[in-house]
Parts: sequence; structure tokens; C-alpha cells
Amino acid sequence: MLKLLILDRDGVINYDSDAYIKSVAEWIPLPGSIEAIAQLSKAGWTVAIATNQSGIARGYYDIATLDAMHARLRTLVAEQGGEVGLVVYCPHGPDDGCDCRKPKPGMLKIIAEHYKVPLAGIWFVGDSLGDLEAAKAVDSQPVLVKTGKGEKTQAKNLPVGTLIFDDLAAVAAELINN
Ligand SMILES: O=P(O)(O)OC[C@@H](O)[C@H]1O[C@@H](OP(=O)(O)O)[C@@H](O)[C@@H](O)[C@@H]1O
Ligand SMILES: [Mg+2]
Ligand SMILES: [Zn+2]
Repeated sequence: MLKLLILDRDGVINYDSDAYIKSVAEWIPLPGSIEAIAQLSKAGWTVAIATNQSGIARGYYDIATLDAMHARLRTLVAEQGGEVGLVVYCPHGPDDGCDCRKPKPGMLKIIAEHYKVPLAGIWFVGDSLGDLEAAKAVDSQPVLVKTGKGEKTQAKNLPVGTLIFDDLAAVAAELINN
């Protein structure tokens, strides 16, 4: 079966900001994250992304800018010999009542349907409680990294069974070496 790993974006792949990531210039990879995605990809993993982007609804940046950030991500990973799979984002605001904004699992379902794999047990790596709750809602494996908002999230009431790693590089090492 396909080896699928789903990642949150801000705070897992790139630095996050309470002021949102509003431009390609503000989209800065966390240390080791690009290499981790490339190594996973080269080890046969399909790496997809599920990211809340309420900054679109808030008017902080547009879809073209968001797409440019993801093009940058794909270029950087390709330079390391890897590739990025499906990127799904929720452009809505907290009050829009959509089905895709985490902690709802809508984006995870879209990714699973795209790759025709069940979500049960699939690792979803995030830095926010909503990421972990989205995973739990569809019986995926919640995985917390301590980057981004992760250390603050770790102090909260985490879903039972949440795995905790320092960063994405540590998650990649675990998956590749075990
Ligand atoms: O971590 P992912 O899902 O990739 O993206 C998170 C971002 O969309 C932004 O989400 C916002 O939350 P609100 O959407 O305003 O509740 C804030 O937490 C920002 O700091 C953060 O940059
Ligand atoms: Mg995040
Ligand atoms: Zn949405």
C-alpha cells in the first residue's frame, strides 16, 4: 500500500508567525525540513500537506501568493532529489462554517480520497491542537512536533496516543529507519 504521510505546513515545514505568513519572502523553511521531506520522498513516502490558510479569507494575501509559496517548497525539495505530493489548503475563516478548516478532517479526507488510501493509522504531523484533533477525528495517527506552536501545544490536553517529536527531521528519521 502507498506509504502516505500528511504534514501541516506552518510551524512544521516553515517558520510560523502570529502575523501570518503573507509572502514568499516570509515563507522560510525550518532547519532540516526540506531535507526531511526529500529523504522521505526518496525512501518511497508520498508526502502530502493539509494547511489552514485563513489569511486568504482575512485578505492578508491571495491565492497566487499562496501558490507561489508552494511552488517554492516544491522547487527546494526537488533540488534535494525529492518531491512534494498533493497540497490541500483551507482558504476560509473561522466563522465561514466550511468542512475543510482544521480541526475538521475535511482536508485529510480529500488527500486520502486522492490517493485512494484509508486514513486509519496515517501519520498527520502538526504543531497545533487542531491538527491533532483533525487526525483523531478520522482515526489517523496524531503526531506533534515541538517547532512552531508545538511547545505551547504540548502543554495542552492532547488526544490520547499523540506521538511527540522534536521536529520534522526526527519524524522522518523514525519513519525511514523503522
Ligand atoms: O499551521 P497551518 O494550518 O499550516 O497554518 C496556520 C496559519 O494559517 C495561521 O493560522 C492562524 O490561525 P487562525 O486561522 O487565525 O485561527 C494563526 O495561528 C497564524 O499564526 C498561522 O500562521
Ligand atoms: Mg501549523
Ligand atoms: Zn475551509
